[in-house]
Amino acid sequence: MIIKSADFICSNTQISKLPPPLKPEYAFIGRSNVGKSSLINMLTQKKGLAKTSQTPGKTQLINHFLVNENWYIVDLPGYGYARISKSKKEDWNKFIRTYLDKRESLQCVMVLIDSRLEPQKIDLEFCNWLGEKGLPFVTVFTKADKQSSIKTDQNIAKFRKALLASFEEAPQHFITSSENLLGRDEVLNFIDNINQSFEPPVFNEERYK
Ligand SMILES: Nc1nc2c(ncn2[C@@H]2O[C@H](COP(=O)(O)OP(=O)(O)OP(=O)(O)O)[C@@H](O)[C@H]2O)c(=O)[nH]1
Ligand SMILES: [Mg+2]
Repeated sequence: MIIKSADFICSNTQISKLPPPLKPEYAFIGRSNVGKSSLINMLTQKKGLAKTSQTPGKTQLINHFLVNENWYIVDLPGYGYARISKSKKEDWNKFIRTYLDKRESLQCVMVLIDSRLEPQKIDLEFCNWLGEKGLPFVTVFTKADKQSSIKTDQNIAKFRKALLASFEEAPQHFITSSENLLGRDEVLNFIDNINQSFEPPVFNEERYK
């Protein structure tokens, strides 16, 4: 897919204020600092489109970006950031889980996982929750430039094996680096394929008032 345009549309804390669910949408989610915003900038080749930071907890809202005037990338706040208060964590849970569970036009949840780490409980739990809800998801292993491909492959194999405790098959996965464009074509082709068969869901206007 060739990216002709990528534009920031809105930031939200309320589901009711999201754009109408008439275009295919892909949510990027994962632990704080895993590289969600960087990956969005890498995919769109637009530096600074999504705000990145070395400090975890940068993205705090549901951010919609419209690509090629045809589909949405959604940048979400990270989970598992130790330094936010318990009540804020609960807010995160409620708000993001409601968004994921209720968004009619959400085509796939892109779960970002740091390829340098051994399987993390919080990532596995989140994947299991998506599975329980029947939400389609793929795993995207980030920051692959930071270590050898052998190490990356080992960590991915362990993560996929751990998922097999709950899933018959591990979901599709991608290996990416926002530093060197690794995985860009693969992720964009995956999205393009789904976009081709998208049919807008019945729009329940009441929920967006
Ligand atoms: N080397 C390398 N660094 C990366 C990569 N992706 C992200 N980073 C760095 O990791 C840090 C966090 O990146 P962000 O994209 O802000 O992470 P995030 O997941 O959006 O973080 P929150 O919004 O805080 O949850 C930044 O310092 C990035 O430069 C990558 O592929 N390779
Ligand atoms: Mg971010």
